[in-house]
Amino acid sequence: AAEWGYSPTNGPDVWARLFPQAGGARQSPVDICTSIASSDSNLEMKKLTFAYESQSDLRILNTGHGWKVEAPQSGSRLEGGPLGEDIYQLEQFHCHWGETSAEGSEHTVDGRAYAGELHLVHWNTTKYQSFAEAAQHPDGLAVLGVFFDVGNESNDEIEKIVSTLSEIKFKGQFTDIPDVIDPTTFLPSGLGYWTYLGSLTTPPCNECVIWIVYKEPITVTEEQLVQFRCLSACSGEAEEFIVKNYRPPQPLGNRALRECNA
Ligand SMILES: NS(=O)(=O)c1c(F)cccc1F
Ligand SMILES: [Zn+2]
Repeated sequence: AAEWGYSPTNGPDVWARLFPQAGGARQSPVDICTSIASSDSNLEMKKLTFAYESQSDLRILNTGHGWKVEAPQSGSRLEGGPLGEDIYQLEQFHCHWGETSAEGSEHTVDGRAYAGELHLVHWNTTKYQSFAEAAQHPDGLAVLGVFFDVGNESNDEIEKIVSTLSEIKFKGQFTDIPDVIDPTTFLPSGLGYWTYLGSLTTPPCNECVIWIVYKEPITVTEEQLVQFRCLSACSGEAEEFIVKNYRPPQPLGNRALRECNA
């Protein structure tokens, strides 16, 4: 079967042919139109709380669509905010980027794209027994999105990822990150966010994600993004660099977009 990707022949515009859910009514990402975001008081009451462990020797792999750090953290908890009474557990984190830093994020804010976007993927351990099962339900996953701005300070936590990329140049390769990674350090200092009901942004685009997108970006350097773009989408000698792996915004339709200024 033709492998999905981000080129004109296998990219977001044709995903729905192979993955019907990609044409659904609660797809992600979306353009966050700040003027229609409603500040929902009961989000303020139920503060979004997270607790992560620091872990070393996390496995990072080249998925062919980017890098992914497997971080199954039974000790982690994400709860509150839009997540009702359920507890969500960190499963993995990964990132999306573009050919230049003028693009790269999946969500956009009033039409503005950021240079990239980090996704911390969690699943509902209160209701479901596995990540795979959770991904089949409308409240199965919670993904924290963090925008990347390009600046002069390199991001030390992202540098721990960048320093392993030469070992996973090709699709299918993986290695352990020797450094201790604390996912909390990926989060911005300002904890205001937007939230809405959406989907995975890659095939099969399951409509199972409660999205929480932080308003404040974190800073990475151009050099760090350049390193992301050196990953190869192929497993062999042929070099096809992963220079872009973001899905463009999808229609919000009649979904509520709520905001919380934590
Ligand atoms: N991009 S995303 O965060 O929606 C996402 C997931 F949550 C899970 C798997 C793949 C994937 F791409
Ligand atoms: Zn993602």
